[in-house]
Amino acid sequence: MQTVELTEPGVFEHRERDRPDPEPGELLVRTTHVGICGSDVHYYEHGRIGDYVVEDPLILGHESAGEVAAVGEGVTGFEPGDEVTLEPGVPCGECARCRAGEYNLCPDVEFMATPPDHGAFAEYVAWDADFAYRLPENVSTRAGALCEPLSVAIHATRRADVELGDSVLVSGAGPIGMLVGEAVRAAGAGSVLVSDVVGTKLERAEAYGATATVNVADESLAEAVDDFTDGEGVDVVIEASGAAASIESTVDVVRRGGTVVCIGLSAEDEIPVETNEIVDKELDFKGSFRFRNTYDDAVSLLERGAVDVERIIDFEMPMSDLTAAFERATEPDVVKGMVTVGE
Ligand SMILES: NC(=O)c1ccc[n+]([C@@H]2O[C@H](COP(=O)([O-])OP(=O)(O)OC[C@H]3O[C@@H](n4cnc5c(N)ncnc54)[C@H](O)[C@@H]3O)[C@@H](O)[C@H]2O)c1
Ligand SMILES: C[C@@H](O)[C@H](N)C(=O)O
Repeated sequence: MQTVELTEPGVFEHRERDRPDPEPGELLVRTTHVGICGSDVHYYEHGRIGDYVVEDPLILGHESAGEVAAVGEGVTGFEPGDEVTLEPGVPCGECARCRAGEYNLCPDVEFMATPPDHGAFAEYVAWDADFAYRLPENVSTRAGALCEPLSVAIHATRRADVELGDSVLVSGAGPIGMLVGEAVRAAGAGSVLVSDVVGTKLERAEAYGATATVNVADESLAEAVDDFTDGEGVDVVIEASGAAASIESTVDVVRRGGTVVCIGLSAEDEIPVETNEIVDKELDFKGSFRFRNTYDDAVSLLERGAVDVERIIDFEMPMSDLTAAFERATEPDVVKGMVTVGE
């Protein structure tokens, strides 16, 4: 089968590998769609993210969907031809965090496209059937692949305990921020203010249903939040930019007794956050890491048309042009690139 492998920063090689056989409990999936995530682009450009270093050729891509080609021994509930989306992390199932149900925090998780684990820019992937989800007829594999970033958004929305009518600031209008906007609206948020530094992304966020937007490159976030909430501060901030200035400001713009959830990962080693403000305002200040138990709900949201993930896709290119697709994905106004695999 055809794969595309990152051999060094900026270099993809197209290779032939043996098609995997599904092990007991696994499905063999013929990949059809893979979204390009910011972390894929980071590995492509730098060959590492923190301590995760690409030392051997690595197949990137972890936002994937396709068609079941074969069913491994002992697997029930799937048959060849079923369209599925794959949850990219398979936890150990035995550690304390897995046993507590917080399997996204498993230290031994096998996560696609995180060295040394390969991802989905390959014609076929063999994957644990417990982490495959059948797509209903009205959900395409193109949309199904985006259950992954939608899951990041659903998990953060749950961490934020968004309640009916809440005012929410979503900081960052990249793919994660855009889908957080969708997820908090689906959860009942009453109004959503989106911030970014790129005007075209904010225009898209508005077209996507944001109540208001603020370009923090030339407007004051604090003033925009004051206007938005009559000086109260927002009930919830979901930080999805990773920008230091944004992370620092979260505790200023949230209301007393409100909630801040950080998804964004910063390039800085340290960011000063006013801990006295967290105490004085009695804030819930939380992190949100990947996702757990989100895929069934992500598929259901798509099936019911409660969220639209395809609107964030800017372009679709074939895996045979993966280098060009990754170069295009780095353009500043691009939100999401989608790669098609196979014919
Ligand atoms: N916690 C997790 O599990 C998880 C999962 C996926 C992504 N992430 C992280 O979440 C963040 C968002 O992911 P993404 O793929 O959407 O990234 P992205 O880089 O595509 O989007 C970030 C957006 O933030 C905007 N931005 C920059 N400075 C800003 C500022 N001061 N205020 C507001 N917006 C600003 C950028 O213009 C961009 O549109 C990244 O830091 C990523 O690493 C975390
Ligand atoms: C969760 C996933 O989208 C993220 N890029 C990660 O590797 O953690």
